[in-house]
Amino acid sequence: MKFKIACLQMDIAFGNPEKNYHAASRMIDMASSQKPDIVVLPELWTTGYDLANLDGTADEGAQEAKVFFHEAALKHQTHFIGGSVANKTEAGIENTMLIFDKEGEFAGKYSKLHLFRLMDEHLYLAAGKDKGLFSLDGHKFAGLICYDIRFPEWVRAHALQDVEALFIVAEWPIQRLEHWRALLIARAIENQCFVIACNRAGADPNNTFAGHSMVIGPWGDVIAEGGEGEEILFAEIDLDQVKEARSKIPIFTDRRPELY
Ligand SMILES: O=C(O)CCC(=O)C(=O)O
Repeated sequence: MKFKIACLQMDIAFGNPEKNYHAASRMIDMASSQKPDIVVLPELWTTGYDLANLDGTADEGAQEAKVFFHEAALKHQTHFIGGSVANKTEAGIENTMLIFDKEGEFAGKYSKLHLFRLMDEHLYLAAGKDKGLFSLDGHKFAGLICYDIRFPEWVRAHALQDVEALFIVAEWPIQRLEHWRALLIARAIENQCFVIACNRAGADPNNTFAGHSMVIGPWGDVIAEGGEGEEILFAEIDLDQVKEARSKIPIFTDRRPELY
């Protein structure tokens, strides 16, 4: 099965959800002219990394974002991997990805599991406990958020559940662009699956972000890659390539988990 993907490599206004909702709506309208099957947004796209003010700007139960994606999915008949939003829960503020299918139905959520100390996430955010697995059109996928790609054992746990594509949303800083590219390509090769990674563009008071959203095939081939600025990255993926790669080099059969 083929899917046409649109990654919204947004610039994000710092601590300004209203402005970011307008910007996202405008980009979704633009992307829709190409009739994508799946639209992907970046990490914390409503607030950016304005962590110190999340008490005032976080979305209670992610309700506003849920309504937004429900309506956008119905309007454009497109699946949404809704980046992530600051989600006020009983456990604290989580960094939560929402997935909506093209009928406007809630299809899953994932709250970031590994908090990134270098950007003070552990001081302001609560770590999630979700698995992040979901299905769209009968295919199994997983959601990951930014720093998660440094944990190959977490990604492998998804691959062992027959996931065919990993959707990664991020606010990855420019100074580690080469880590971003290398880690994404490695995760695709070692798990023999597609990697669809949507990063933000632009800067906030503390960081400049890398852009370079990427769509990578199960052989590690870079199908599409963005530049540094705001843009919409389009790519088509063919999930049949996952079966081909896994049957040609059967690493899932050849693993020796009893020894490691
Ligand atoms: O791991 C990195 O270098 C960047 C991670 C990051 O920016 C994040 O998780 O928000």
